[in-house]
Amino acid sequence: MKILVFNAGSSSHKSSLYEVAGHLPTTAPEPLWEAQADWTKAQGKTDLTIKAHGQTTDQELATDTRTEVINQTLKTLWSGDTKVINDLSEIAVVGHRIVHGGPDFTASVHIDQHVKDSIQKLAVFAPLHNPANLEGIRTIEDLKHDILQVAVFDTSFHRQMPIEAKVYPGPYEWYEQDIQRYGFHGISHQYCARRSAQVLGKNVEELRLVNCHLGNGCSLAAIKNGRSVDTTMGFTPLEGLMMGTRSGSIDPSILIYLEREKGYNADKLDQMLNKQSGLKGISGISSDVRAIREGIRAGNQRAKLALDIFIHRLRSAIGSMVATLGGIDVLTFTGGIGEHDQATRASTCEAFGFLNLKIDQKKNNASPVDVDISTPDSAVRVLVIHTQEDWEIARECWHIVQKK
Ligand SMILES: Nc1ncnc2c1ncn2[C@@H]1O[C@H](COP(=O)(O)OP(=O)(O)O)[C@@H](O)[C@H]1O
Ligand SMILES: CC(=O)OP(=O)(O)O
Ligand SMILES: [Mg+2]
Repeated sequence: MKILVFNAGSSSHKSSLYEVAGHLPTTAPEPLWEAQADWTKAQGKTDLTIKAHGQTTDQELATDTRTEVINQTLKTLWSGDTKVINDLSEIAVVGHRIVHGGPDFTASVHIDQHVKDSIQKLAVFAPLHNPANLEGIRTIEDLKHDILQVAVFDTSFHRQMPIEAKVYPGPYEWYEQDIQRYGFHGISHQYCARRSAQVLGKNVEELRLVNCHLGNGCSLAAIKNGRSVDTTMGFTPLEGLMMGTRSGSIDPSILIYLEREKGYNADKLDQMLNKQSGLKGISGISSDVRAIREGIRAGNQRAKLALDIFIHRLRSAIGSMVATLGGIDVLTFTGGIGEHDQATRASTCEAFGFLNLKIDQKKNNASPVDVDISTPDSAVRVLVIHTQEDWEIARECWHIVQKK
């Protein structure tokens, strides 16, 4: 069975094509084809990288319109050197990462008009994500109307969080109006929890895990008995940690002050908090940790401050998750920063010496993937896991096809 996956993040659009014959494999297989379009180029251009037949091909697309980028990406599936299928009818199911599922979606579902309407309605809460997710669904519909499409939600994994982790301490009416903590990156957190246990040869149910998903968007999940019991993102993917362009948690009075005294309106505040804050807002250079590290090497003080705040907030949020769990067995790093930036891992871990958490610097520096980088005498296992959201989505699709 061929499963196509769309994973639209805030800084990139990733797609993968998997072939699953018979049973689900226990580890993620290599996709037949993989594509990544990055939104970091100058306006009107997009970088596209395709992996197929064991080769990587880079292209520059003369567009930055999402639908057009998705269409051009898809064409490489059935044409040129990257061709892996004859046409779309070979694909049994298309799975989409949907970032905001609101209160209703506790599991993955087959996409129908009601599901599309819900994703549309929730777009106001995830403006960087849900509109992109819908465009992916519509692009596939335009190409082939009867193909089975499945929605896999970032929020589902957190829906069983205890109520005290879900309800904001505002008026109770907020909760009744669905203004509550949803949490995101659930597809990644779910995959990483299972994969961490697998790497350690343990059952996920017997571990207390803190999973650090550090990409362009960043969030932590505290996982116990294989379930999310707390997370740093909330009503929207803006709460919690400092991120690439998002502030994370701030005193809400700042917004009241800016509105009352400085004449800011909702659109301007939204733009400021979602796009002009975080690593980019503080450094003034970029949302990308690689560029910030370059800035630090060149002596840029704001670049240094940006990363110092990032680490300070990350450490304190991990501490809070450990308290919620009543201890910690496994600390997992994942996402673009978590997987690739060894200095972030090292300085985060340094703070947890008091828990007798120790990492092996050599292992940490060796660009590890799916390995334990802690020392044998560390009281906490520290893992670097390559998150495979696409595979997690493909697994969900496989289960839905089996049920049908
Ligand atoms: N080699 C690297 N070294 C340090 N940071 C990296 C590296 N590669 C990627 N990153 C960081 O990861 C971020 C992208 O993370 P990713 O998880 O791919 O993003 P998204 O949230 O869009 O899925 C980049 O903005 C950058 O900060
Ligand atoms: C929810 C979220 O922030 O996703 P991403 O990290 O892909 O932007
Ligand atoms: Mg991502």
